Amino acid sequence: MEKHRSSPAAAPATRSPGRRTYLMCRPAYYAVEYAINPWMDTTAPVDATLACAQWEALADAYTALGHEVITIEPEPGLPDMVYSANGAFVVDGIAYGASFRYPERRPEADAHEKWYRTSGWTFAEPEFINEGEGDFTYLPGRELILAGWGFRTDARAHAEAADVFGRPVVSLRLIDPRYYHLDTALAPLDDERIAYYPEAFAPGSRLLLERLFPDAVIADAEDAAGFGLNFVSDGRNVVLNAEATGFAEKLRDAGYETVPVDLSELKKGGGSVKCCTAELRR
Ligand SMILES: NC(=[NH2+])NCCC[C@H](N)C(=O)O
Repeated sequence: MEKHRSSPAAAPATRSPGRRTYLMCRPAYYAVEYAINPWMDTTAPVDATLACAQWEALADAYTALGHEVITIEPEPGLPDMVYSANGAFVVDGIAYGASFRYPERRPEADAHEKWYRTSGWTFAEPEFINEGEGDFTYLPGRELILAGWGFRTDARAHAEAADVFGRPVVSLRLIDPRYYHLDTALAPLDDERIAYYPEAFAPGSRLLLERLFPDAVIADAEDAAGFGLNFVSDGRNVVLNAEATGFAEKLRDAGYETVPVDLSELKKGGGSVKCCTAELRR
């Protein structure tokens, strides 16, 4: 195990676990008013007060780890805006804007665009449908962008992202509707290493992941269903859905610290830790 971990001594200053900056959106108007993924059930009750308390605990977990949490103002009528990861994908100080698949979420893109533009980020307007960090992630140690398609993001947005960032983009096809965004099935553990749930990917994409990441932490069906893959790692500490206890153990065996957070109410919208967190990379 030890040989796979990035050695802090050999790491350049920008490497993990440095201080991260996360953009979050308070679930002030959170509800399950429509169903655009298999987790959403409009007939099941949602405890809005509890959702806010759970969200606060997530923000507190980040600050306790020394990270910076910035918030974007929630907007009435946008119940999914709490999933701030979907608003853009940010690398090298450039925010590549989102363009949502479903009309219910489209106005969120404008809210995020306004926020990024007024907060000093270079904003790249998208031509193709893409759901921001929901379907994109970045591994600084490999200088690779990983991108998902199959349910939400248009594969043409992967080429668009390569053009925006000047970085290689690895396209991965998602095949299980429960894992409709890349960040529900795969996440970076540190600058080089990832964890993922192989069954969420098409055979060619699985092969690709095996070739690129032979040292990955592999999740099983239970880990994925507990939203274990929807985690945020700073390279050492992995903040993850409390339900994913078995997966947390795998991560600890692989040498990471785990910080469980209960996000049961936000799971009803089909999201957890990562969905509620956009990483702003300067
Ligand atoms: N980054 C994420 N996976 N976000 C979850 C988004 C959940 C939202 N209800 C949707 O289906 O669009």
